[in-house]
Amino acid sequence: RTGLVWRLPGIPARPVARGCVRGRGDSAGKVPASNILASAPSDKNLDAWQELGCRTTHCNLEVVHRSTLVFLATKPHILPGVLEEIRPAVGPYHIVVSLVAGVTIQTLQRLLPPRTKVLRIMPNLPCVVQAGAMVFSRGSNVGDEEAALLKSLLSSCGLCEEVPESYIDIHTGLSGSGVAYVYLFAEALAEGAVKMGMPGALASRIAAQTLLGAAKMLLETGEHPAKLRGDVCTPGGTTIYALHQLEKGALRATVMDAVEAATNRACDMAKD
Ligand SMILES: NC(=O)C1=CN([C@@H]2O[C@H](COP(=O)(O)OP(=O)(O)OC[C@H]3O[C@@H](n4cnc5c(N)ncnc54)[C@H](O)[C@@H]3O)[C@@H](O)[C@H]2O)C=CC1
Ligand SMILES: O=C(O)[C@@H]1CCC=N1
Repeated sequence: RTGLVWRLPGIPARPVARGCVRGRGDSAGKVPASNILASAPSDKNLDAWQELGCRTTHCNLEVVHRSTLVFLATKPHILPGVLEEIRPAVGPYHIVVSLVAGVTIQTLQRLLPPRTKVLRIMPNLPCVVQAGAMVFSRGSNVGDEEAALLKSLLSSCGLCEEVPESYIDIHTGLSGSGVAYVYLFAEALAEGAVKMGMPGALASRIAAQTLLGAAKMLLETGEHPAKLRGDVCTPGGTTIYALHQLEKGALRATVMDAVEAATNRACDMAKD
């Protein structure tokens, strides 16, 4: 519906908004930018929203007054103060969507009026290129209609699945934060090539295309990664020599540890 308004600034909110906005060249989004109202305390954080064609304000309450759908995307420790500020303006017709890591639906429901419709999503940065991976969970006042609305809106940002809330922190460790691990891997791939004599810009482009192609094949073939990895390993060839080095460096265990650490951190943030 028109009059859709988003509250929120910040890097992760912008990708989600970008992925949803209609009529920006390659964008298949559903929301006219002029229907989005973003608020942040300083102009610095609003410039990018204005570039997207969205309206902006410094007043969180203005957004809530003029909106149906309200996205919360502050840092976790800021959120309780913002909820206290907007609480008097939140009614049963609002749909409040939090993408704040580590803050549970129970906490959001406790800090908002009793009948508030609350959903929690965990997006990731590639929403900006409409290749995001998102999960969401709904609070007790949310019906199928609101869940379907959110899913339909976000589907232009990439994969979007409804999951039990206990998966949201795991998704944060796997994918919300996981994007950063992949960038680190891309950087390391390119640096290896630079070490061997390839120019950096070319190495970076090839590293990115290698990740993209590998991910596309995983999704399109539905094969287990171990099967595709095996397909690349010519007996006695180059790949198995490289994999041996990666196993000696405990890449697999290290990545598992990383997912575990980020998931645990998301759980702990709920207690901060
Ligand atoms: N960075 C990422 O890839 C992802 C981040 N998240 C979540 O998104 C949230 C924001 O993270 P980042 O964007 O990385 O941080 P950020 O610092 O870039 O964004 C936070 C935004 O909150 C705004 N803000 C501060 N005080 C405010 C207030 N009183 N009222 C309204 N807005 C206020 C700031 O202006 C800033 O634009 C966090 O809760 C994080 O857990 C979730 C998924 C992915
Ligand atoms: O680092 C963080 O806490 C946020 C949540 C997922 C990605 N960035």
